[in-house]
Amino acid sequence: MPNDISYGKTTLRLLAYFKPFKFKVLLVLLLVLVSSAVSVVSAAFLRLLIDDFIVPLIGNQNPVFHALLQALVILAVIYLAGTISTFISKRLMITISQRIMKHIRDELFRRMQKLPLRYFDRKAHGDVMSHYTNDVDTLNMMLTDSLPQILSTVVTLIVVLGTMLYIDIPLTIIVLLGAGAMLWTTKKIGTQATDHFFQQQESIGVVDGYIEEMMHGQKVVQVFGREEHVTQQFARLNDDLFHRSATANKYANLLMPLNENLATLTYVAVAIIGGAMAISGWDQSLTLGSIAAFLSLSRSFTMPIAEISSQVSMFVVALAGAKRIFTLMDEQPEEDHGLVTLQKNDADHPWSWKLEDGSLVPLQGKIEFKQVSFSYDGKKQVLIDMTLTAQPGQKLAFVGATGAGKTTVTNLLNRFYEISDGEILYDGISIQRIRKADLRRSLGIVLQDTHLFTGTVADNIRYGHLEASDEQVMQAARMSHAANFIERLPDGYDTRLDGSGNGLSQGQSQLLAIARAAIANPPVMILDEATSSIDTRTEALVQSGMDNLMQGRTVFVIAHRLSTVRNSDAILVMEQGRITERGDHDELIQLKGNYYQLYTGVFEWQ
Ligand SMILES: Nc1ncnc2c1ncn2[C@@H]1O[C@H](COP(=O)(O)OP(=O)(O)OP(=O)(O)O)[C@@H](O)[C@H]1O
Repeated sequence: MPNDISYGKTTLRLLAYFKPFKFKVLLVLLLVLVSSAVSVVSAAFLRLLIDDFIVPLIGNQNPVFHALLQALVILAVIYLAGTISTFISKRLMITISQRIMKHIRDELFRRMQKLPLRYFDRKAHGDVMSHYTNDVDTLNMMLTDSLPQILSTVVTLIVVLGTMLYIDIPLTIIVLLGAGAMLWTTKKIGTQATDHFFQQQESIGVVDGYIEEMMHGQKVVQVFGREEHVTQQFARLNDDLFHRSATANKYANLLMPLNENLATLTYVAVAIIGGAMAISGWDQSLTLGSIAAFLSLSRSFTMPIAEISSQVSMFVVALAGAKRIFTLMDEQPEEDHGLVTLQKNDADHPWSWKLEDGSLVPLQGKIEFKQVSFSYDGKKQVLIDMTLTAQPGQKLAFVGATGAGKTTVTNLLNRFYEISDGEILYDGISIQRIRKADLRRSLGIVLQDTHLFTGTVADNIRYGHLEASDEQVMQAARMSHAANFIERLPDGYDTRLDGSGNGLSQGQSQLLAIARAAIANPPVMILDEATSSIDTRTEALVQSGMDNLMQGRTVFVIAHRLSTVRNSDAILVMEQGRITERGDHDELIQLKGNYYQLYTGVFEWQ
């Protein structure tokens, strides 16, 4: 069992979510009190019923049942009041807990959107997902089932204990001894169960992660004919989960019958000892009615303990889940101290920067890197002392071997990661001073991984500019050469795409991604050319779409096609985090260095 969970703190934080429902919670408490009181009152009434109504009737030649009937009706009304209170309090608790779960999921997602990419680098996606599924689920169960039950148990125990003490102290001590034995058993077996429940949660995470990974890689699995292999691997993980949850539930299920038996033993002990005390005359106040009432009370005292004992483990596991959820919520969000914002103007000068002092500077699109160094993990330097300038409207092509640092350059420009040394300037303004959302709005990106979202084709294009009109959407599609294929789709712009954009070819997805970037109309573009080969006709279309997109903008392109490279104003050859050669195509050919070798060797840089 992880010891680092501060249960007290986590519980307090969880309780804070009840604040908006304080009146409802008060009502629940009141209703719980009523149902607990009903069990006590009905037990006391039992005593009255036996001692004052039933016993006097025994042996009576002409019994009159009228008063007895009246008493029975009152008892029925008391029971009904208890049942209705329990019903309403459960309904209320379900509504409250469902609202709290929704609130937690919303908050979790909102905070996740603010996390830096760095967070997702070190966390498996399945792991993050499990916060929304496993952890929220166990918490849900705890809030809906366990918490109300524990609440009502505590209230019942206090009320019942008071009444038992009032009726008879020696018999109360016997019941307390029985309850003590039950608590001891719960602690012993419960600790074992909790350990196994933790392991079960871990296994669920592993199985979920595996399913997610295999679904993602289904194509690769089939291409390599590894279906049997992954099925076996899954069976092993699933087997592990089965054993862990079977053991956990075995312990948890053992608790309930054990405690029920202890409760029955206590009941029998109270009956025998109480009877003996009454018959021997040792305790004059013990009437037949008060023994019956006491027996009923002892049941009301021990049964809830037996019932909640099997839930103690779930409770602890849910608290651990809550702790994990809170840890994710407390992750340091992306920092942003930028005060310079972006402002949209008229058609001639569409953008300008609004500086800290409120003055406006027209956006030009000049980008400078000054002695920039960077490392993802603080150990391995990925970029070293990098200096470059892109004048407004210039196209810069980055080429170089895989892992040279080309994508990293664009990641830094976007401020997906912060640089450790040097400075990046946008129109002479350090990008640290620019508000992140505005910086990113001014940079259009077309990545290799096009990632289309669930929705219509038009929705996906409009993702770049949510307020765009239908005409603007179509214009962007025409400009990027996507219009042709879209118009041939069964529902045209209204054709629905599923989450991964399946149903479209790679080339078509790329054309849509270009249209999506085009509609945003940003002054600076970052393009990561696709390396995957598409048919030559589509490739020509994609290329032409890209060319249209590049018109009149400053462009950083991670180039894999010779035509792109040749059309660039400057080519930067990267090698292990450094720019080793720079110039235009002819200059670099003359240099007879790396570029020359790449050019004369292959025409595509991977
Ligand atoms: N998120 C990350 N966390 C840690 N290291 C990373 C991360 N992303 C990239 N790297 C490392 O940084 C180096 C540069 O990667 P980068 O993606 O910039 O190369 P690249 O030139 O774009 O390669 P490719 O052409 O294959 O896309 C590589 O050694 C890579 O292992």
